[in-house]
Amino acid sequence: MTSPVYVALDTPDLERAKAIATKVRHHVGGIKLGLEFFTANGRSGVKEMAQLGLPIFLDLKLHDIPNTVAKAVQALRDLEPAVLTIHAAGGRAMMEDAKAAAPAGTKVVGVTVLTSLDDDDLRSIGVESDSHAQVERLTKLAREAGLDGVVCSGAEVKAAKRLWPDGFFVVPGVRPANGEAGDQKRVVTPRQALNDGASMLVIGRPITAAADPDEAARAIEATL
Ligand SMILES: O=c1ccn([C@@H]2O[C@H](COP(=O)(O)O)[C@@H](O)[C@H]2O)c(=O)[nH]1
Repeated sequence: MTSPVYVALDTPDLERAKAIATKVRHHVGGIKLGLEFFTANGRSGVKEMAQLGLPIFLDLKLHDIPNTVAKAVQALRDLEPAVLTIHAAGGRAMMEDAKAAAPAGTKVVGVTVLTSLDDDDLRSIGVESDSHAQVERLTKLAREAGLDGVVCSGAEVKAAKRLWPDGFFVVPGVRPANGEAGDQKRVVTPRQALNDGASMLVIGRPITAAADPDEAARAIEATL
């Protein structure tokens, strides 16, 4: 069975990203490249990582007016990522246009509420709903807009799946039992996230910051 774990290679250093991906490749299902990697290495860096032969999740969390996001997605078409993120808070028209601009084989998923935010953080930016209600609201909107799924924390994935039984659910903020949360505020274990309906687990530092990333990925795999 293909692993649901995508390792987040959050580094500006292309050689380091390649080295970690090469070490863990037999214990993960793919690699996730985000803003830190992309702003340093761009499209050519993504193409170089693609040569490793693992599926690529391009986590750029696009968020702008519909025309700008659609043009950005168009510019990424030839990279053919397995998964691409946009912010669901960009609204329905933005999500519709992003999906229309993406290649057929790319799952476009909407980030609902970042896993680094809790209810106090939401209130501080003027969102009166709690994280649970806000994830539910944006999940419904992403579905109506024709996306493939959403990004949410493991604390909400069960509720999101209830609203969208055939949706694709990406869960970051995943930590092995007793793992350090760091800047993540809504955290669950890999097993719990899968039990509750996650389709894909995004795991970064618990693997990449370990003394032996391959062993860390293997240990996580053993809990699934
Ligand atoms: O809500 C979100 C959306 C994306 N992420 C990304 O996932 C990884 C998590 O890394 P860890 O080191 O396992 O905390 C990171 O690349 C984020 O950009 C997220 O954490 N939360």
